[in-house]
Amino acid sequence: MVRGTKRRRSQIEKPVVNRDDTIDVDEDAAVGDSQVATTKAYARLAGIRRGIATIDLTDDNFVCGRGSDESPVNYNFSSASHDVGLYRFISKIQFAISRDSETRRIHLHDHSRNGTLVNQEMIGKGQSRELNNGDLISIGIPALIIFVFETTDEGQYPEELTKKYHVTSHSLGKGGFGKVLLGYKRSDRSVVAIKMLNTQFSTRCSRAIAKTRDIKNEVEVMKKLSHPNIVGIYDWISVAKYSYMVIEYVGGGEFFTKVVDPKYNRMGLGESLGKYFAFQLIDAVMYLHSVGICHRDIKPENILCSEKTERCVLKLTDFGMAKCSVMKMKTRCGTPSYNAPEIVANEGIEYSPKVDIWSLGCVLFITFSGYPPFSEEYTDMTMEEQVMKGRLLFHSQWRRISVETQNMIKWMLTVEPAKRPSAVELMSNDWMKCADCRSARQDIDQSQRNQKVPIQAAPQKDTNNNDNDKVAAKKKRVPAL
Ligand SMILES: Nc1ncnc2c1ncn2[C@@H]1O[C@H](COP(=O)(O)OP(=O)(O)OP(=O)(O)O)[C@@H](O)[C@H]1O
Repeated sequence: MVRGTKRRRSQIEKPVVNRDDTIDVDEDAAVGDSQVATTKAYARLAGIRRGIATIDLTDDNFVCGRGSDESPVNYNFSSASHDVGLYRFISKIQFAISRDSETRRIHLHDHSRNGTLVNQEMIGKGQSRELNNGDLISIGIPALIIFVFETTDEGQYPEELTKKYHVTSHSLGKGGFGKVLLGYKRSDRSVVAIKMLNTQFSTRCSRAIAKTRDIKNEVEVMKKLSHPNIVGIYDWISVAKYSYMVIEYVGGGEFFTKVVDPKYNRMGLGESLGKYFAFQLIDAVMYLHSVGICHRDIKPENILCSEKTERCVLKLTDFGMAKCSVMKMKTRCGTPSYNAPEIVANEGIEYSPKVDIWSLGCVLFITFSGYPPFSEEYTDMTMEEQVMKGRLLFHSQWRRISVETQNMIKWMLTVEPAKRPSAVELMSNDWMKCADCRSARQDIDQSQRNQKVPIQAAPQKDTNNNDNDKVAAKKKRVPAL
C-alpha cells in the first residue's frame, strides 16, 4: 500500500478486481466492496504485467495512479511497487477512464507527465482518446504494456478464444487470408500471436477451399513440430467463418525486411552474419526433414526474426504448403522465384524434400549478396529458363564473400536433385564449423532459456543505471512491438 492512500480510499469508489485473473495484489486493493461488486461491469482493464490486477469497470469514472492523500485513486498500483522499472514511471494520478452516460463511449484521459500510451501511441498529459475493445495501455514507453482494455458487451471474438486469451486490437501484420493480432494467454499472461483466417469464401471460391484445407493441414503439421527455429503453435480454434491459430509471438518482423534493409546498401548481409543465419535455417530444415515434413514454400517472407537487432533467432513459419514427405509430392506449389527446377518443370513427376534445399539456396543467395538468384527482372531469359538451367550470376557483391560460401550456395542450387545436398550433408560440412555458427547455437540456446520465464513487457532502456533493475530487465523478454 502506498503511504497516504488508505485513509482517503473510502471517499471514492473502489474498483472491482477480478479475482480469476489477479496476481500478487494486496488484499485491500484486491477486494471490491459488495455494493460495487454486484454492479455489472461495462469494461475491464485486464492486467497483463506481473503484479498488475485485472479491474472490472463498473462506475462511469475511474482513476488510477500511485495516489496520495491529496490525489485519491480507485486503483493505486501498490502491488507493482516492487517493479522498479514500471513504478518509477507511474504518476500520482496516471490516467482516468470515463464513460459518457448517453453515448456510452469510453475515453482515457492522460494525467501523467511521463504519459500514457494507447496502442503504442502517446496520449500526453491533458489529452484524451477513445478506447475500444482490445486496446493496449502502456505507461511511459510503448514496451511497458500493463493493461488490455476489454469491453464486456462485445461478442467480437468467440468465447472459445476469449476465455483463454486476451485478444488485443494491435495488428502485427496482414496476410493473404486475414490478419495477425497480438494476444496474451490468460493463464500466465505470456504474449502470443493470433492469426485470424477468414474461411467464409470457402463456399464460393475454389482457391479459398484449398486454403481452408491448408489451414487444417498447417495446424496438423505445426502440432508435430518442436524446434527453436520453427514458430510453435499453442491452439487452434475454428468458429463459423473464422479460424484462429494461436502461435508463438515472434517480434522482429520478416527476414525479408532485414535482407532488403537499406543499411546493407543492396550488398547483402556479408559473410559473417550470413553464416550466422545460414546455420539456423539449415538446422530448421534438417529437423523438418528428419520428422518427415517438407515445407515447400521457404522464402524470406516466411521467416520471422525474434528481435529487430542485427543478430537474432530466425523462425520458419507458414506451413500452409507443407506436406508429409513420405506421401507422394507432385503438386506444383510454392513461390515461382524460389521453386526448384523439378517443380518448375511441372511434369507431374514425384519430387523430394530436396526442393526445400533449393529454396533455402535461393534464400541464402539473396542473404549473402542482396539480390535474388532468379528473377523476372533478368530479361535475357525467362525465369523458368534461369531456374531450369540453374543459371547464376555472381556480381561484384560476391567479391567480399569467400569461395567456400559461394561453393556451398552453388551446391544447394544444383539442378539435379540427386546431386543436391541433403540438410544433413550441409550441416556436417566443414563450412558449418565456424565461430558464427557456434555463436548462432549459443544465441538459440539463450533464447530458449529466456522463454522459460513468462514473457512480459519491460522497459527497453535503463535510464536510472540501477544494477538490480538491469538484472531484472535481463531476465524478462521485451516484446518489441
Ligand atoms: N508469429 C508471429 N509473431 C509476430 N508477428 C507475426 C507472426 N506471424 C505473422 N506475423 C506478422 O503478420 C504478417 C502476416 O503474416 P501471415 O503469416 O498471415 O502472412 P502471409 O504469409 O502473407 O499469409 P498467408 O498465410 O495467408 O499466406 C507477417 O508479415 C508478420 O509481420
